[in-house]
Amino acid sequence: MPLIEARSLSKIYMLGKTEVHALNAVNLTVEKGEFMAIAGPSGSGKTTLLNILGCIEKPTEGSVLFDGKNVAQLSGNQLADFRLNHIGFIFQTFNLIPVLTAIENVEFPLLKMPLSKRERRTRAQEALESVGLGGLAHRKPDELSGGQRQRVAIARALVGRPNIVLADEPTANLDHATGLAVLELMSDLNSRLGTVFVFSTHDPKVMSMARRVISLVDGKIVEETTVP
Ligand SMILES: Nc1ncnc2c1ncn2[C@@H]1O[C@H](COP(=O)(O)OP(=O)(O)OP(=O)(O)O)[C@@H](O)[C@H]1O
Repeated sequence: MPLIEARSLSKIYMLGKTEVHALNAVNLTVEKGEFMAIAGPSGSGKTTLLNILGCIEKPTEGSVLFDGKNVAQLSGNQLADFRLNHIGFIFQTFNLIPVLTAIENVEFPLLKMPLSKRERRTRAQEALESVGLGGLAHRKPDELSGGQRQRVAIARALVGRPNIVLADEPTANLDHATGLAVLELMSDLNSRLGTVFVFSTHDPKVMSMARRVISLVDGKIVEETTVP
């Protein structure tokens, strides 16, 4: 069974009285173990698709099956729990909490889980070590480089041991070399832990690291390439 099966997704936003068709009948299957990219020009629907796959937004039409289960049937609270336990998010602007240290940022999603303080600390420290930042646990975000901040965000996305991490342009605010290093880390975590990564990008070099690329134009999938 695939991890995610998105069927005939459409999303219409209302902008005043104008309908904006952000996604048009998109079908997408994400298999377990995948490392895939969503490419496409600005406004093509990449963020909308990631947000729907991540159960942050609801489609206007169509459905998302996660491990065979239709997420539309979950209540608000069930959905929040479901996201907490199954999905990690990484954002282009890192979205770390400035007053918290790296380890406190990573620990943050675990506060909603039934874990002891000690278990939370241990898991957060392990997640930081898995991204090579074990020694910088007590630095605050403004004491870290952009690449290090994004690594903290990756650790935070992974700490709940999700099945999938969705990353919306994770390299957009990093210089080219740092962006590639962050992608290499994600690829390595995908191989080691089996966590699925789906990331959006404009950058052809970043795209070329994915094992499957789908291209969106005007809310439709126009091309799909798989690295053999
Ligand atoms: N909340 C909203 N209200 C109205 N229109 C929206 C809203 N969010 C997105 N859109 C529109 O939907 C379309 C798809 O937007 P989306 O953010 O998914 O594209 P994108 O490919 O991620 O773009 P970018 O690469 O610039 O981030 C765009 O035309 C955008 O203007």
